[in-house]
Amino acid sequence: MAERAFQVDLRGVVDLLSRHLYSSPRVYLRELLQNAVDAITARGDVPGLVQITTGSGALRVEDDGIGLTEDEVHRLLATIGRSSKRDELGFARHDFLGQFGIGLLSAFLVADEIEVVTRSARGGPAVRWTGRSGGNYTVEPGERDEPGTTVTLRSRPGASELLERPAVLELARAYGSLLPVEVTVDGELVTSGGPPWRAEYPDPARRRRALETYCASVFGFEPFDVIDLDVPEAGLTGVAFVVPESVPPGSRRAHRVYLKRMLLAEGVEGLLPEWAFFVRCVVDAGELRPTASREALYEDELLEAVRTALGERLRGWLVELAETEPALLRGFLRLHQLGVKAMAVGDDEMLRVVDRWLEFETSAGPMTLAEFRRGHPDGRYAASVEEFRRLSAVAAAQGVGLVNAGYVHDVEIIERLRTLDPDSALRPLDAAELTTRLGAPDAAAELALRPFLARAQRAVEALGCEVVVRDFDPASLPALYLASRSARHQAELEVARDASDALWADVLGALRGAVPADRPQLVLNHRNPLTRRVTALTDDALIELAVQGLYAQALLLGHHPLRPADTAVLNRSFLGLLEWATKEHR
Ligand SMILES: Nc1ncnc2c1ncn2[C@@H]1O[C@H](COP(=O)(O)OP(=O)(O)OP(=O)(O)O)[C@@H](O)[C@H]1O
Repeated sequence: MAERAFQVDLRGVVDLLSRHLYSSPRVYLRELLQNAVDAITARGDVPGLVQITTGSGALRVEDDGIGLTEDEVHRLLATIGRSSKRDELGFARHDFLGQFGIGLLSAFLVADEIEVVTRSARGGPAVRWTGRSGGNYTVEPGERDEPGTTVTLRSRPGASELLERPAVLELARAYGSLLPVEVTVDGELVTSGGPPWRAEYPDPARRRRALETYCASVFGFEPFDVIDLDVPEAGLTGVAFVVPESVPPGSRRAHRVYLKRMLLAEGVEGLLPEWAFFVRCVVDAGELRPTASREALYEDELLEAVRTALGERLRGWLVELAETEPALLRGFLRLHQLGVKAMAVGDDEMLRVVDRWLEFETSAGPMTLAEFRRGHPDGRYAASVEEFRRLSAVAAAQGVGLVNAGYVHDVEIIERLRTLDPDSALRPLDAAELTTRLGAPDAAAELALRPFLARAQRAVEALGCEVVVRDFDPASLPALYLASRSARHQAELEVARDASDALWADVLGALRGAVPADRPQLVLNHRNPLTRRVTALTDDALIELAVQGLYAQALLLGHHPLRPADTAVLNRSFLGLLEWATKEHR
């Protein structure tokens, strides 16, 4: 049986590349540039010049690189998947940008015909190779005096714009501006002498200014700070620019990545750990690998190591900032606290930064957790913003320090702080426990209050709460509604039951019985002048209205959920009191 060779349908392959590998035909120029730079690298002993010329529907890319002999032309240009840039074992050779042996095909995305005139620096005559997208090629003698290669593309119908000067200039600048060889488009230089973070500057201040300007030109913002990056094992250098405004965590943070000084893409993901959303980076890496489309980084162990190293670097920057420029750190934390908090949840060092530098809202004013814990060894935290608002004044007046831990990650952070500092741990506040701290009125007053208390209790009995009278600060607060954790849970169940259908109502009803009933309390403040007047009332009907009014107001003030019965009481007491107030005008 005769062995047969595979046939390749070139049109099919080009179609595959254009539709499924490359995101845009614009990559053609990158591939040509890359080949020219590799040829110069292979030749070695020339300064290297790539001249791109546009005009009359054609594009020429000329390099003074190594060139090809006729034999190489057959072997390399006309064989898809063959590359001179791999060693005998097929590994990509380190100095070259290309490795796959398919790049030249991308020229068929914009041209039906590729012409290559080349002369090898190793000797032999010049050769002209013409390849057509239909799958045929011709080789004939070419004219060329110096070693090097000229690739000419004639535009394919509909693709002419991509071969014209404005597009070519833009593409050459985008992909090639950092390349280590000179690149010109119609005589105009597009290379800028390498990465700006590696350039020489007269002093650090000027370097900093240059990098800030660079950031503004590529990302469109003035950075909050500039962080140098260096990961030797990946041959990576670059800069991270700290974004000067807060960014929602989890938002896509794309970085500008160069591989061997050729732009890989402007929107590369996966370079940094998830949490590092407060920076945008520009990096150049010699050792990281591209995917075959050269539009993303290949996910391998090295990339993983780079991510870890860059994460470390950013963390180190933060810790250093804390030690050397606390004012700047505070500014940073105000902008990016969500991200920093997210880091602190999984990282002790970040936890310390948060503890020492991030200000929390507390009953004693804004301060850091470390400061708060020093002043309040028996401090508590409120797990929701509402609870904090509701209770911070009362708690503070009773000498209980309260921290607002109602935002994302706060509770986790405070709980984790226990592991750092078990002696001064903050505990969650249980509102019911607060009543025990509120002072009772003196014995005589208490005795005098008994008849009132009995009536007041009747007024709210149906609402399931217990009335107590206490004497506490702030005096401006007439009444306080305190629900213990379990009582709060009950209330939520009830709201859910009222809003659900019969089956669920039964289930929730059964659940209700399973939880110990710990009645919420309506605490009337004897120190408040209005409340004191209410306790002195004698008219039964008026007492009922007034106590229900205080009950409803305490619920509203504390942002407690209102059940239908509560809403009814709110309406009834308000209208009833209004009635009383306007009685004389009847
Ligand atoms: N300007 C050039 N000068 C010298 N040789 C070239 C030039 N352009 C292409 N070649 C030769 O043609 C081969 C195939 O090029 P092609 O662009 O298809 O693949 P590659 O550069 O090897 O890999 P990749 O697919 O990753 O770009 C190259 O390996 C190189 O030997």
